[in-house]
Amino acid sequence: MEDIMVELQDVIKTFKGKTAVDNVSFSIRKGEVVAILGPNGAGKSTTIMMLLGLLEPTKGNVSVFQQQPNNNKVLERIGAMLQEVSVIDALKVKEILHLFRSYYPRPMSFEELVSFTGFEEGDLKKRAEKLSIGQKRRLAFALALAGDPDLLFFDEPTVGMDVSSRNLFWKTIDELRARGKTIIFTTHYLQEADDVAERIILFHKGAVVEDGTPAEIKGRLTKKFVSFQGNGINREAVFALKKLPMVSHIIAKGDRFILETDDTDAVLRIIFEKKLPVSGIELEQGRLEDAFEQLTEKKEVI
Ligand SMILES: Nc1ncnc2c1ncn2[C@@H]1O[C@H](COP(=O)(O)OP(=O)(O)OP(=O)(O)O)[C@@H](O)[C@H]1O
Repeated sequence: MEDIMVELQDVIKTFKGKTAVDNVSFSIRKGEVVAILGPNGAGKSTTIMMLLGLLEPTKGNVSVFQQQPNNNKVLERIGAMLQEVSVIDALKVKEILHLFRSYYPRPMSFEELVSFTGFEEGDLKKRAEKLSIGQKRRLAFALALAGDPDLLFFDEPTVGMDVSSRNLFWKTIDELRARGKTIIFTTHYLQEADDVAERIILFHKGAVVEDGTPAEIKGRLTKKFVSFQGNGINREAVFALKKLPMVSHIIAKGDRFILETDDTDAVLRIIFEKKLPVSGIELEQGRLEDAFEQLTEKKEVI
């Protein structure tokens, strides 16, 4: 289809016999803002490196704009900001921006790039080596935009940013989205994915374990929870709760018990009817964190 920007079909990537990406297929359409999530080592960076043409898949097919990713015509239309930010220290910011613009056939205007970085006139005259870490990241962001790309990749873009820089970053992303750009990012801050992404692709052990809107993922995966402090509660009472038909299991976390259930009202009724000696009752439902944990983390299940 015309508007498919990125496509992976049955992609496998192994490193010396170890599988990093295990039979992954998905496609991303023009204008989507997609978060790629997953614990460390899940295969996110390897997947992005294949999309950028920096790694070859061991098996399967990766295409960007329906072409091989490592082709110049494709690379001209992609911007990326990866975790390692390195810029040419000896040049002034202004010179670096001009240099990067010169690499592309239809660059973004210099003024526009500067406005996206939020740099002041004085910053433009600084040598890159004199920039703070935060300013280097802003410069790297501008360099990702230099070619006025159709497709943007950001790997953990907000790591190390303070709250106001983070807000500014997402505001800018919103502007880019409004211009019809396709944006793919990874993050360990699930709240960001929930707030910003229209779609989440969740990786675990090299495979895609979920793919949908944040609301769909929360709705599909997140059970509801009743949790309480149970200092005075005895083991028999816990086992009795565990046997209830609406309770799927009970987790002990520190001094709290967390009951997973599809009917929080019924659980509360039972706690009160049986006058169980619990305190600090909390109800939780629909958090992306829970969906993420259910799919990717092990907890002590009793
Ligand atoms: N160049 C490489 N050589 C050998 N193994 C690698 C290489 N790159 C990645 N791996 C392994 O592949 C697996 C997936 O790694 P990858 O970096 O893609 O995960 P990730 O989801 O991006 O993790 P993180 O959130 O830590 O960046 C890991 O087990 C990693 O050790």
